[in-house]
Amino acid sequence: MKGRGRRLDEDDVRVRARGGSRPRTRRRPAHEDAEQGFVTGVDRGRYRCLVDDRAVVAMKARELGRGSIVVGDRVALVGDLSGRPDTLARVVRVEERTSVLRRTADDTDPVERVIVANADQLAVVVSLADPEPQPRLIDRCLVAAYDAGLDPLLCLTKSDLAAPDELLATYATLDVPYVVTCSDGDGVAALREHLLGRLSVLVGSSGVGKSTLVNMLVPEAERTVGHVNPVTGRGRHTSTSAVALPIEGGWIIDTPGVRSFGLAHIEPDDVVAGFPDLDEAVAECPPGCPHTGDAPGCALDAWLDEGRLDPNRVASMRRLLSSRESDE
Ligand SMILES: Nc1nc2c(ncn2[C@@H]2O[C@H](COP(=O)(O)OP(=O)(O)OP(=O)(O)O)[C@@H](O)[C@H]2O)c(=O)[nH]1
Ligand SMILES: [Zn+2]
Repeated sequence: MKGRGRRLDEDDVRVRARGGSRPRTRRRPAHEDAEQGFVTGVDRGRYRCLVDDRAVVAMKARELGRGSIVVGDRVALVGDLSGRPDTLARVVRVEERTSVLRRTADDTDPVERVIVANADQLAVVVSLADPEPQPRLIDRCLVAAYDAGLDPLLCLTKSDLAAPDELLATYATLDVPYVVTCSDGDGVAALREHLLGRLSVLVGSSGVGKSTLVNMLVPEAERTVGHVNPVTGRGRHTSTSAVALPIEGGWIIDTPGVRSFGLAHIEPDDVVAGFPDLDEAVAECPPGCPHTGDAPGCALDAWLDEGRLDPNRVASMRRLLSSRESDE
């Protein structure tokens, strides 16, 4: 499918270059004894990896250079893989990623960095009240999901405070699967169903009840709830690194501090990829058409006039397209 996993970043290039055209004699030993691991956490240059059933801490082998290793990466490890305290293994290879999710560049870091690799679902956590839902933020998350090739899932929390109907009406034409949850346990079983056997990333702004959800799903993770300091507005955990938590055959990846995603690199056609029902119409657009409401000659308008498209679908896609604009 268009837009799915085809975009490279410097990490991908580096990873792929390894097996490439370099003369054999110059290649490092192949590390035939290396074992496969799954990166569940990253903290100050140390990588927590799961090897078989053992939690192994590793560092990056020098030969890997500057490329990043992120939560969700599948890696090859050598060295002490016992997982005993004070042992340190080495990551010698990062396997090719099936997907990458980047967080937004900000003032402290102008580069859009990969935060999670190999995820296949993006669960957007939105509270129905306190704080109020922010449709613009939801839109941006959906665009990021479509672009990265992840299936989106809307997770609407705090159902005790407000009904989901209005919000769901806004997203009905997008056909995004959703669950409605509450801290009394309502909807959590349904959410669990959606997470089984998948690698899901959880995102949401502060206070929407993400930690509460994670604690109901994975009690042993003991995520801190309601820890926002009313004075500074900052959480006690200032770490913004993601962590993977096991859930029946799958993983949920909690991304504290990640509020939105960089969309600057996304082309209009990447957004269109999330709307297969509009594909045929868009194929008739002039080259480089941005498909917005004011785009001259956009075929969507002609198809709409002829009644060949669902106007709600077109409106939704155009709303998503505009969420890329003014990408602060
Ligand atoms: N009324 C109501 N309150 C909830 C619900 N779920 C969570 N809360 C409350 O909302 C507040 C924020 O919950 P958290 O789980 O810490 O939210 P979070 O999204 O993890 O927030 P950060 O840790 O800042 O990212 C806490 O006071 C929770 O008790 C719910 O279903 N209903
Ligand atoms: Zn167009």
